[in-house]
Amino acid sequence: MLEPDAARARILAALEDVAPLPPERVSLAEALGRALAEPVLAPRALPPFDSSQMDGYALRAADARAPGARLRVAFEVYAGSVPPPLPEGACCRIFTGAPVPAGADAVEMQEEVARQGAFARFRRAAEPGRFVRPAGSDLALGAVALEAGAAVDAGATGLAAALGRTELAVYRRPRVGLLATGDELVPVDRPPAAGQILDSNSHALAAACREAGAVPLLLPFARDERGSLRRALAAARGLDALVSTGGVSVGEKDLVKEAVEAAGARLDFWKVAMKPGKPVAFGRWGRTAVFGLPGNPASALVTFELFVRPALRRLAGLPGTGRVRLPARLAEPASKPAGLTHFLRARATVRAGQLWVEPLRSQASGHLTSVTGFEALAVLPSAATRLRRGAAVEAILLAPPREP
Ligand SMILES: Nc1nc2c(c(=O)[nH]1)N[C@H]1C(S)=C(S)[C@@H](COP(=O)(O)OP(=O)(O)OC[C@H]3O[C@@H](n4cnc5c(N)ncnc54)[C@H](O)[C@@H]3O)O[C@H]1N2
Ligand code: MOO
Repeated sequence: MLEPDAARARILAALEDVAPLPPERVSLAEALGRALAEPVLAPRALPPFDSSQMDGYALRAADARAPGARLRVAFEVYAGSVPPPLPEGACCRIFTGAPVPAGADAVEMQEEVARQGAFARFRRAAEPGRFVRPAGSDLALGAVALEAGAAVDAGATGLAAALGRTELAVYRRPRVGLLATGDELVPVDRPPAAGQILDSNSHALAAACREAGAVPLLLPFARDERGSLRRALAAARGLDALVSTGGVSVGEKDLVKEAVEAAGARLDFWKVAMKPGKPVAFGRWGRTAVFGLPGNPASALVTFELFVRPALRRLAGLPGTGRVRLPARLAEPASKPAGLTHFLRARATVRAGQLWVEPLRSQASGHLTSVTGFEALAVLPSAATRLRRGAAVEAILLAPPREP
């Protein structure tokens, strides 16, 4: 059976011809978290002019070579103003961010200057360049300010704004159809009858899509019946990804695999050597990436995390999984049969510089209370059977560890 890491590699390789999605120009606000489709170049230098780093006095350093120099204060320069050239032998009052006048080559902070009426006395020798931010010292005209492929964060937004950009070219967000399948399902806003359950997977996966930078679309449910599945799939035509839940195991009514193949999808695999989530399918349907996730809520979320999320990031042009995988120690002993890699939902804590993972008491794939309140997936290797407390494992961090 296919190992989880190999399955993820196969998915990413299968998306090579469609990822990243085409770029679009969006406002700075809408670009947050998305990958730049082209570099951002500097149409102006930063800072655009020589400016003062301090509130103080601008001068020619040569006029204050020794401590105690006394210079006439010729004028004041505020941020946003344009100063005249500095007269010979004089200094000027200047404020942080204000342009340094032509002729001046240094600024002294006011704490080092005694103001004496129209004069200023410099307590220490001036140094050329001190407290002056030279034009272009942050970024030269024409330089690459942001590399293509970089994710836009708050700082990148500020840098782009400083360069006068109101829009950025970023890769389009993947549009993901979420298809819940099963005769037992009822939408959350309707009262369930006997034997029915509310559809929670669509909502959990919609949230996971948004977290991954994708746009989820809830498709009408499909019943466990060929015609219903066919109609539901038609609604997903042209989306970047289709993620179904349920109907992928071996029951007579588990028809998803058959239905997507009948619709023309090519399935690459439909089982992975892992728990939860052994029955998980992936394939391509034209340009659409198709994922058949198991119906159990925890299995659906774990397989989304391991397979769908990296695929959506690849489509969005974002690098990697956006998660770190770190060495950790098991806070509780664990046992399992050999043969499948287990991904345990676990609390993560750092104690004395060591990352510890404590698996949640319930690892039941169908328990909804166990799909929240954890920061990590503890990875128990396929061959492992008994792991003692303190055993070394890998942890995939989904959130920062808790305070101990
Ligand atoms: N004989 C075998 N039976 C099962 C196997 C197996 O290998 N042999 N695998 C088990 C495993 S592991 C899993 S996981 C499940 C996967 O089953 P399906 O993907 O076919 O899912 P369903 O049977 O449709 O549903 C499973 C479970 O999840 C509930 N569900 C389904 N959709 C939703 C939804 N949208 N929101 C909330 N809950 C949902 C559903 O009611 C079931 O309780 O198969 C095992 N069986
Ligand atoms: O993989 Mo199933 O996901 O064990 O419940």
